[in-house]
Amino acid sequence: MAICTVYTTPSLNSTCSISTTSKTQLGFHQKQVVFYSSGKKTSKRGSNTTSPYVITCSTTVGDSKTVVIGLAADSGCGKSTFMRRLTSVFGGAAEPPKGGNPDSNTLISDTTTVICLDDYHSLDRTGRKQKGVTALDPRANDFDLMYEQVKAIKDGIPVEKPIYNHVTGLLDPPELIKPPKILVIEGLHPMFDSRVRDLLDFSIYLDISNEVKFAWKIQRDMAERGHSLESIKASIEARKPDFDAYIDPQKQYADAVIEVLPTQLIPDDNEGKILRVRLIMKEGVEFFNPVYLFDEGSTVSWIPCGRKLTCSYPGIKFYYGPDTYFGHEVSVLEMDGQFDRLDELIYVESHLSNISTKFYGEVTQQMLKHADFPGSSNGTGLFQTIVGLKIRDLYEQLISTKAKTPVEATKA
Ligand SMILES: Nc1ncnc2c1ncn2[C@@H]1O[C@H](COP(=O)(O)OP(=O)(O)OP(=O)(O)O)[C@@H](O)[C@H]1O
Ligand SMILES: O=C(CO)[C@H](O)[C@H](O)COP(=O)(O)O
Repeated sequence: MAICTVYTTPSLNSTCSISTTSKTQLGFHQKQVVFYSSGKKTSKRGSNTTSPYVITCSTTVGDSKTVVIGLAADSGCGKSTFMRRLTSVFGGAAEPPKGGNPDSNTLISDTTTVICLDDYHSLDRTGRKQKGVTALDPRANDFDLMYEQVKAIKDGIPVEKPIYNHVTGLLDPPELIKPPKILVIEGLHPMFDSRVRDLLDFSIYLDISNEVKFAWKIQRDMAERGHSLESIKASIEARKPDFDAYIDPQKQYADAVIEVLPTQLIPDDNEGKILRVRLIMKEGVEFFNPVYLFDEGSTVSWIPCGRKLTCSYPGIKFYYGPDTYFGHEVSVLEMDGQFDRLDELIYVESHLSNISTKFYGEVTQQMLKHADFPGSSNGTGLFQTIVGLKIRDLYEQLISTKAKTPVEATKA
């Protein structure tokens, strides 16, 4: 007895037909079946045959698989801030699952679900201490489960995902994650395991230089969490070997990298307040056209300060041009310096192309809306916002393509 089980994605109906390579054994040639989706899996039993068969489902618009985005960075490098900007582009705020574990790391909005890969730590805080490994070490993480669950969600199947509790350092009982339109997996290792990496429709790496990471850590952990300077230094040093071995190499796989460096506008600056931020965009990624300044493919240096843009010392400098990154062709857009007046950003926005806005001034509007987020006056906020718009564009192109193409599922 062959049992055919089709999982449909939430909310809309799929019309499917069953065929087999040896139709005579099936007892029917092409049976038309309609799967009424109620946001859960629906199944249909087949006939008494063991021969392989094919289920072809043509789906209505919007009835697509979950689009999966990976965001990698070390702890304290701005992932949460980026996520808030991204979910805002889709409209609506992201919140923890209602009525669930108050220490859940998950954030859900209408369109997106953001899961934190810390939830796949296989060793809790005590376990890591006993074994002498950090959370960055692959041995402290369950990549098999990560792969199985991300794959299931991508295929429209809900999962019971574990929770790593950052308050207690323990592994809590799991929480139910239903397939969203867009799943973001953020954390230390979204591109580490090749099976998980292959599930990603788009990937981003936040590459924060050591100097800047240190300044941000001090700002947060000293000012907001009461840690001492020595303990912050010690924690960064202790993580560094594993960061270099397991986290940093993932940037070679990213479709977009946001690199954050000290400014070059102030010689020997060691304050770390003014930043040089580079958006490195891989060429040839499906549904992703890199942003450009003035003229696509040219090399451009631009100082926009003057009549249209107010700049105090040390000013603002943009750069755009082609480059290679880990052997890949890329386009790089760079901003060094910071904005004095955010509303004047419209002047810069109007000179950028391929930014995937839906209306004139959308980048500036988003930046003004979140002027209180860290990085709003410099390239970190600007490029995070632009990447958010590019992800919306990629998602819209992906679902419209999937809606046009029949989905084929085979089962022996
Ligand atoms: N663009 C930025 N400019 C300046 N400071 C920033 C920026 N982004 C983040 N920070 C600083 O870094 C801190 C951590 O940011 P955020 O919480 O977004 O990082 P995270 O990667 O999600 O951290 P964690 O993984 O530890 O939860 C913020 O409190 C802020 O002090
Ligand atoms: O690198 C990290 C990612 O957030 C954390 O340090 C890791 O998840 C362990 O968490 P904790 O320090 O709360 O035990």
